[in-house]
Amino acid sequence: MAKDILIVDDEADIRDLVAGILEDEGYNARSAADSDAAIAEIESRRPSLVFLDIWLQGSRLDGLELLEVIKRDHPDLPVVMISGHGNIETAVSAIKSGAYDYIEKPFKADRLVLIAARALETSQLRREVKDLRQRSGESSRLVGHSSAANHLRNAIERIAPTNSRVLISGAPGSGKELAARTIHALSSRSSGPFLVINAATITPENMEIALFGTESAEGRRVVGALEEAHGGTLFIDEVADMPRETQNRILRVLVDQNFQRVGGSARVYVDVRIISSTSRDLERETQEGRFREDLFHRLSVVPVRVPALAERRDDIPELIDHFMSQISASSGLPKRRIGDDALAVLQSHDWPGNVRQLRNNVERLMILAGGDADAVITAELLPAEVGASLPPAPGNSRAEEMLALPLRDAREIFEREYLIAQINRFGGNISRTAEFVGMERSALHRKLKTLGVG
Ligand SMILES: Nc1ncnc2c1ncn2[C@@H]1O[C@H](COP(=O)(O)OP(=O)(O)OP(=O)(O)O)[C@@H](O)[C@H]1O
Repeated sequence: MAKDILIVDDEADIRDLVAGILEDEGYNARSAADSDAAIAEIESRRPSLVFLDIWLQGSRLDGLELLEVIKRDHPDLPVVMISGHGNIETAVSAIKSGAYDYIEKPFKADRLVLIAARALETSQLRREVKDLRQRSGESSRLVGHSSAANHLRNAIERIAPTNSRVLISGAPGSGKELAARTIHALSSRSSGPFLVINAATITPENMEIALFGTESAEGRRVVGALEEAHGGTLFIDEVADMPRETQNRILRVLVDQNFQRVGGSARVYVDVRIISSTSRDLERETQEGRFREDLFHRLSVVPVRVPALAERRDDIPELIDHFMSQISASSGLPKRRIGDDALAVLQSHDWPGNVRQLRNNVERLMILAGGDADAVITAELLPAEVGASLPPAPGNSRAEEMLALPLRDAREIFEREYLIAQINRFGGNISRTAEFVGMERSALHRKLKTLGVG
């Protein structure tokens, strides 16, 4: 997609000239004549780069003041100052205030194009580094203050410094890897590496090479994950999928604290903490003979269970806000306000794909919500499968079925489904449900009994 560049200059000739040159290079150019128009353009959609005139005649803020506002609100947005002859000193001080570079009038087209390309490249690299850091856990954190989330956080804080092996269980997408990264980050190994090996995606033939590395007769070596994780943590994701043969070898590593590379004879001694995860019931896998029992006991010195999102619906608003900030920082899409109706639907949904599915939905909503940053996201924007847990309402197909029923039966169906959805949304808390639906607690209890709920 073409990069979007904003040109801010009070002189129409300069705006047109710069826009023309950049458009010839395949960029999209927008322009603004003063600071307020520039701020409005940036808020409507964050550009990839801004060219900003230092003086800005007749504008509420001059170029330097506007630079300050842009850097305050969008610290990662690169700004190149356009300076007139004789105000180079000001341009230099703009760089001290965070501008990427400056270009002096009159300028040549190729110089302008070169500066734009460099500024965009630098900013993309910065974003990639930030993204990588985020993914590697430096800035990701366990969000949520529900009792289930607090319980998990406390467990992690207690376990992290102990150096014990940990087995993390939980449904797909519930945050097992994040829990493992957090344990690593809070441990004395935090400055060492954190390596992930996914037993579900590596073929059995490649598993041993991936873990132990290889050594050829001529002594050529390929380092495996265990060796690379020396001094740090190795996270074995979906450990139940590990082939039986590899289970045997891993067990020996845990007993002997050393191993041989595939095809090699030298013993490699490593100091690695192993954290593994499973979305299956590993104890059952063991009982049914698919997983070595002794390995299970060695890996599961400390078991940790990550709750499904449906067990911590109270965290949904905080998680949505967290993901919006994260996605906004990496994509430039503005954060949005979620309407009460949409939030109610999001909190009542069962989320079989857990936190990952919620994050994907937040990203989708931010994309679909369109250009107006103030527009509130309403329930209609949610995909059909997220709304499917809601009680029937006029206008959908279940409403047609309801039309075939007498009012009393239809009302009973509606009341039952409505109340079940609300109770789920408030994590089974009857007092909070009663408060929200506007009933006395005792009346709600009676109602639920008559409807056969509970
Ligand atoms: N409590 C939380 N706070 C913030 N983000 C979270 C939380 N839990 C999960 N996430 C985010 O949800 C996504 C899925 O989490 P993660 O990859 O850790 O799940 P997983 O259980 O390891 O998934 P899988 O079973 O597919 O391996 C990630 O983007 C992660 O950062």
